[in-house]
Amino acid sequence: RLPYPPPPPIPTYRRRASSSFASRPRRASPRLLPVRAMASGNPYAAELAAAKKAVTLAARLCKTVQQDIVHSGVQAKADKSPVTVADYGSQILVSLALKMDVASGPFSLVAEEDSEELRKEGAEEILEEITDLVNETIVDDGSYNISFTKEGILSAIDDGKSEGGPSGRHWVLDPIDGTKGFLRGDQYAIALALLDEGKVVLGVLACPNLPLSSVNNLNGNSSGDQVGALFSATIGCGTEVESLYGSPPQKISVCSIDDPVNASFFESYESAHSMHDLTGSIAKKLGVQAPPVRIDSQAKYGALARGDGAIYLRFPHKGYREKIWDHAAGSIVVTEAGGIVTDAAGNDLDFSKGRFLDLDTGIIATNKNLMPSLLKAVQEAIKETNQASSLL
Ligand SMILES: Nc1ncnc2c1ncn2[C@@H]1O[C@H](COP(=O)(O)O)[C@@H](O)[C@H]1OP(=O)(O)O
Ligand SMILES: [Mg+2]
Repeated sequence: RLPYPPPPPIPTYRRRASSSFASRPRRASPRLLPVRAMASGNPYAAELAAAKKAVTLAARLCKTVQQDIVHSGVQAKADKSPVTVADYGSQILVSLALKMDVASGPFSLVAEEDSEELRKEGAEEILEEITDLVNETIVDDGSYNISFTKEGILSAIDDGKSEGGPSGRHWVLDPIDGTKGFLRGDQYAIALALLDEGKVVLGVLACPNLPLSSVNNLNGNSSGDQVGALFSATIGCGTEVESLYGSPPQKISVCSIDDPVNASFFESYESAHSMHDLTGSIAKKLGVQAPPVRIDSQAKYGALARGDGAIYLRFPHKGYREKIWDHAAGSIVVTEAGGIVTDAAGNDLDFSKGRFLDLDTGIIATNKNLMPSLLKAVQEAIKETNQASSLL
């Protein structure tokens, strides 16, 4: 196998002899299909195919690690290292797949992780874990005849240090969105988008634990429902969902509900990530009857895009700055399915300002029918909250 990146000083690839994770049976996984630009009229067809393949490969690695976490009970010990391994591993695989499969030219990736922590003393073991896990995933998949050295791993992670911005093309990646859900054995997503001249033109969301048909089957209502959904959207071409394990893509669209009484809403599982009291008062003002559906990660955007629910509310606590990788893929998945995504003041999200979004208070998403009344309820609820806190 050829070392990556070429030429390496000394290839350091070797099979894992032991692991801090529970040992797992090795099973052959189906090889991912090679990327081919389709004659589809989609100007980003090649990029879309590469993006889907990249997140599918990363999802394989994440699933392996999550199964190990759940089986070994690491979560109970609050040990963050397995999620760290999966985070870095996912980022490396996405970066590799994009560089191998997208037409040559300048490559810019804005991603959550960098290699600083891994270069510190004491990180050798975790670096070895990542190197082994990435190389094993590449061997299992069989698409790329390469093997990473530890130095190659560090430099591949640092491919993600781009600052993004308003000009040129930038890939935007959250290698594991929803790390809290990942550790709990719940929902998470690998979220990848492409910015072109400051606009999101493509987004893919791999959601390995999301039911393929509907989140209404999340609590075991439909035991036969397959999990593992891959959402994809390209500007002007709509949104599709397919199985992460291969199935024909299906066009999806947001629900058409126009009476909030019949609506349900999504929000963060973690109350530290979004103010559940504020979202509760928005829902009450609207007349929403159903209880909130709480799910980790951008899987919420995917679920909204196929009409599993009607509204998404996200109101982080004061001082939190939203990052572009937490919304770029999810927002185009919703807008191409006919929905609207704005900040709390009704402004479009602006992904052209670098690694952060610069926005007013919160993020909301729904269909076109409900947006005017949702915006009104949001603004009233925020005003009341502000008035109440100024009286304290
Ligand atoms: N204090 C916080 N407030 C809001 N969002 C947060 C906070 N801390 C982390 N996040 C981010 O919220 C996202 C998950 O949202 P949700 O709760 O809807 O699943 C993750 O990207 C997570 O970042 P990170 O990926 O760094 O953990
Ligand atoms: Mg995230």
